[in-house]
Amino acid sequence: MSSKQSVLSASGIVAGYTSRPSINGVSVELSKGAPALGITGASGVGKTTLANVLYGQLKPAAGRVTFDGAAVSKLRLGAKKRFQTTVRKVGQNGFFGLDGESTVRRVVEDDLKAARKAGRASGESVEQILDTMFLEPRFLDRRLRTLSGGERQRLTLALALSTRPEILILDEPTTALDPTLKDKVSARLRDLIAEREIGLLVFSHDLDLLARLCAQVHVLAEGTFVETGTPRDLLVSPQHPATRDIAEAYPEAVRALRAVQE
Ligand SMILES: Nc1ncnc2c1ncn2[C@@H]1O[C@H](COP(=O)(O)OP(=O)(O)OP(=O)(O)O)[C@@H](O)[C@H]1O
Repeated sequence: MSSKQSVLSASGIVAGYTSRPSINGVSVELSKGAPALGITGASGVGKTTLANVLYGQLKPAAGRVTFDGAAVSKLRLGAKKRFQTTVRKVGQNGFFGLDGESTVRRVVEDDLKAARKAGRASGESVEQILDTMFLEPRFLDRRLRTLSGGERQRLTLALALSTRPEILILDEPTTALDPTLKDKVSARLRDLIAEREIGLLVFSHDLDLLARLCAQVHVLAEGTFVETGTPRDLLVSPQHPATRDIAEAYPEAVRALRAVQE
């Protein structure tokens, strides 16, 4: 395993799908052991766009994304494999790039093989990987296309964790989970992130989820970060109108935080 701590850095990012970019001059840095960061914003504001830029899946119109100093878009061969196992992204759409006919066992084995090749093997079994996200061994021979949305979401999280990433980017990771599973999954993620010192970035409109996972949150609106604070600050005393709109969606979380304060 590499002894040096990886750094994923994006600076001056301008990106989007039209002449009016969704992201307009944003910078983010992630590294192993750094406090967990959240990025929130209204639907359609550009969270997934920025996540895709950070993971090298979308070329920005301006700005630079680097992994340990090298441009992410130019990584090839061994360097690319190292990036793909050291930095993992879980997207909203579940199995991006995976064959729906593959079995759960097969995709976990493939990721464990990639982890071994990149020197990131954890020694965990396929069953142990599934268990990190509360998936029982009965799922092993199921085809991906037969899994429910919540099962897919948990499997993609388990796969991402299987290569022992140093940096983890999650884009709306719990939208398909019921409240009980959201509690269990977010608590497990919080523990694993702390234990393994994973540099975490979570994109979500769900401030309640961000309050469970992140130390600091940026609010994305009009292409830039309009406000930054702890999840508690943003929920209890939002300053920018965009933050107020998001906080209003979580009255229960606000009440719970106020009760703790009093
Ligand atoms: N492939 C695409 N082609 C054209 N426009 C796109 C494409 N993907 C996203 N967009 C547009 O870019 C803007 C930002 O989308 P993005 O998915 O980044 O937002 P988001 O903040 O992640 O939204 P949500 O919270 O609803 O998932 C939106 O207006 C969206 O319609």
